[in-house]
Amino acid sequence: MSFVIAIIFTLILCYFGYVSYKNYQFKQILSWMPTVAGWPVVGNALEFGDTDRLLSDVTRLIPKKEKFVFLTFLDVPNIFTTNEDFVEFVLSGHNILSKSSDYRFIKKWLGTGLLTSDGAKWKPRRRITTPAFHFSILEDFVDVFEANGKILVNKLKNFVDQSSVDIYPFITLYALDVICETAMGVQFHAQDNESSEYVKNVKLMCKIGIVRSTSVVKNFDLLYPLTLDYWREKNALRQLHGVTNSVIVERKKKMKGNVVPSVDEFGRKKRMAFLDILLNSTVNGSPLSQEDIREEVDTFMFEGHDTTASAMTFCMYFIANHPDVQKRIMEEQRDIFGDEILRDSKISDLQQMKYLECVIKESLRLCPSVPMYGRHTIQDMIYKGNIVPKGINIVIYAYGMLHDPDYFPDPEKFDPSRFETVDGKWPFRYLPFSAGPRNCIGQKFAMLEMKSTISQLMRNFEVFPATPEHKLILVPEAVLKSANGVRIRLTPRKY
Ligand code: HEM
Repeated sequence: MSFVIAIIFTLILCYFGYVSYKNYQFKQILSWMPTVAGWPVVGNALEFGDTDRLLSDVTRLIPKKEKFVFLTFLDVPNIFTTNEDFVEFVLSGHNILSKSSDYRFIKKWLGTGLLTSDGAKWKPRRRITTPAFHFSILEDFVDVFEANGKILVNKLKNFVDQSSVDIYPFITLYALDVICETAMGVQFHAQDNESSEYVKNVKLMCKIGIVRSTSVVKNFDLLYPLTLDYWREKNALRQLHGVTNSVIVERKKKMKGNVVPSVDEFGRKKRMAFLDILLNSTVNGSPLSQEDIREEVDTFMFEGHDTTASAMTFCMYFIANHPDVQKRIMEEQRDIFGDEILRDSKISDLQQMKYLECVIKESLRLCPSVPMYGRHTIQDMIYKGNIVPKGINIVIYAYGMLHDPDYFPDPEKFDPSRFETVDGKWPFRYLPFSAGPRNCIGQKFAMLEMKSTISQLMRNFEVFPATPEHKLILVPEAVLKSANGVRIRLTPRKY
């Protein structure tokens, strides 16, 4: 017995020795970069508290001048950065395409779909899925946004003239219906089921993912099964994968016998929706397996609804709290819709909503749906004459960049006008959708959906701050949320 204990003890010591040596080597190579003194073995892990402190912890740790810092978390070396030049170096090329090791915590759920996969697998998948987001396809989706938006408006009508309502759960269900009907070609009816298990489990998986990346115990695969989260995750995965499998089966049934026509009624080449593309695609001559398709459906169902739901919710909150902005939005809506103020939007209407687009951009600046994202180097790289070593995580702290006074003067002020003059000039500073080859594939889809929804909500309701005042408590659970909901007050809009 004592022999076994001695062996285990020796193995643990060897592991600790290895971790300390490895981190020491990284520190030597990265001596050109600021760092924070850490503890043996755990490194800087103790700098991080609960997830509701994560944004302020990361903000505190990145030096304001250099805007990057080298930190170790157990055996994982990381660079955290808000440095515009360095971010451009990381995101713009084709050399750093792999995702950071933290993404492994969501791989049981999303497999190695487009979001989590590494270079070799990612490239052909991105090539086959890109046409699903072509403008001519997005154009067809506007009717789906509008139809589901009407259901959302009707649900919210139940809460008019109350002191406040948390709009987040309603907008989430709406966004889930939209992504299922547009990308998957399947009606999900999430808005008819307010206690959606799917939504609850997505929330749980996001929370577990972020908790595991900052918890000393849950980070270790060997220790994780000893925690309650492991078992909760197992249950959630069973339910989430059950839902995505049933979406695929339903779409396959619909397609059976119905050959998708190659041209539309005007003789234009017809483009297929996302799931149909996956069902019809081959990689290296072989069709995608059920598992391949499921991981992409899981990825797009998650990325395609949770991000837009947060973005639309926060945007409505900012509008409710800024009457001057609300007034300008309505002036623009009246110019576009004239006497038919409650008619459905067409794509040409959405394209004219230039001021609303500035409002959405400013809201994404203050509350970016994806507050940080990571890359992993697979070879040594040279940045301004310095080595960025192979095997390191690079965390792009988008939230920090978007709140940095060096980049956005008076950063906490909600001021959509800052986007009226500078559109497109900051590709590596303003990056709520990331940038470069692994940027967000759904960016245009998201912008159209958000414009359609917010326009419809604004034309139906006048919005006000909640009473009593509601202050957001931001938590980065993979997607940025407010721990206490997002409450605003609604009244019917009178014309
Ligand atoms: C406001 C809405 C959205 C925001 C702010 C957003 C933001 C982002 C960001 C920052 C990334 C990079 C993440 C990383 O590097 O880990 C990303 C990637 C991605 N997004 Fe979005 N997203 C939004 C909406 C959507 C929608 C509607 C879809 C699908 C219809 C989508 C699908 C994806 C996918 C599949 C990726 C991975 C792309 C790749 O690696 O090639 N997103 N998104």
